[in-house]
Amino acid sequence: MSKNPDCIVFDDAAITRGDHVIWQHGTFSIPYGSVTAIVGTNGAGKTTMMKAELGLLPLSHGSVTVLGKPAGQANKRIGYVPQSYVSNVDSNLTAEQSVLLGLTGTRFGIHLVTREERDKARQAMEFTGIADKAQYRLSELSGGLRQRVAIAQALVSDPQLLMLDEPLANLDLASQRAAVHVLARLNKELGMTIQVVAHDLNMLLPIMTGAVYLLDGHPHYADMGKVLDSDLLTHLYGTQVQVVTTPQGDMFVTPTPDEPDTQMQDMHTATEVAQMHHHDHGSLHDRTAVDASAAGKDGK
Ligand SMILES: Nc1ncnc2c1ncn2[C@@H]1O[C@H](COP(=O)(O)OP(=O)(O)OP(=O)(O)O)[C@@H](O)[C@H]1O
Repeated sequence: MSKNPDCIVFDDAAITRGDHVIWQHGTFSIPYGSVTAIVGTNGAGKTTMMKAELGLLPLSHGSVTVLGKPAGQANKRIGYVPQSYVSNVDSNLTAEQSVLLGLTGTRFGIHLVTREERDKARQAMEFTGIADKAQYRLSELSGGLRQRVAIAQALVSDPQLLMLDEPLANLDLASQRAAVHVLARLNKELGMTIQVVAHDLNMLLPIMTGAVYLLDGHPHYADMGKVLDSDLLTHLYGTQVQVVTTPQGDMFVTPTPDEPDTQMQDMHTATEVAQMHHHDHGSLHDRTAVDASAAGKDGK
């Protein structure tokens, strides 16, 4: 296992909550150095997937290996920015205190912060461009700056893998750009493997190397060429989607014009979609109650 060149390896993994199968038959590998989006409609199990990778939720079948260890055993080498971190965090803390939590965890307040820890926090804040805000309380910072505090907190322990759950949600365009720029530098300059849950792929397209898409209750990994398939995305989002490439080479995923996106239903059969993305587990018998939540809902 430890010799595997891949950062994350799913082997016939499944998650069940109560008697509801969230997803199953997850068999794929994500390489080191990748930037991967986890995409799927609301409730498809994206957050569940990150929690499974962190060993926070038990699998009902199969295995998940992360950084060469069973899920949960390499968490010290993973930085995690949970969903809604920005609104849930104690806003009385200063930016620096929040970042230090990434090193000291629950020891904060009892434990004396060392000079080395303070230096690490400063480096992480410099990387995310918030060093000048170190002494500001979170309540005094905008959502975009808070998100960069959250990223700095996840980075401060020098993780090999950074996982962020909807880091761009509720940020304005400039703040989204700033956050994506930080992720791009972490990937390119530090070689960090990055995984991001995202509803809107557009901001991430320039840095993405692939995606895990949760389709019909099955997670799949595909590299960029395969992810940006209009038919596949249309099925994934349950609404007509097209991939547009501008003359400058920029790509966008957009609802198809002149068709009301609230009305359109995907017209692909499961067999067609299976052919598009090479279901290797194959049959329609796999379809579960998950289909109802995965299909026909807009991902926004
Ligand atoms: N604590 C829980 N107990 C039981 N079921 C849960 C629990 N948390 C989530 N679920 C169910 O698991 C499924 C997947 O939830 P998850 O939050 O992973 O989806 P998601 O793809 O991240 O959704 P969203 O886009 O809305 O954030 C949902 O059907 C949800 O109802």
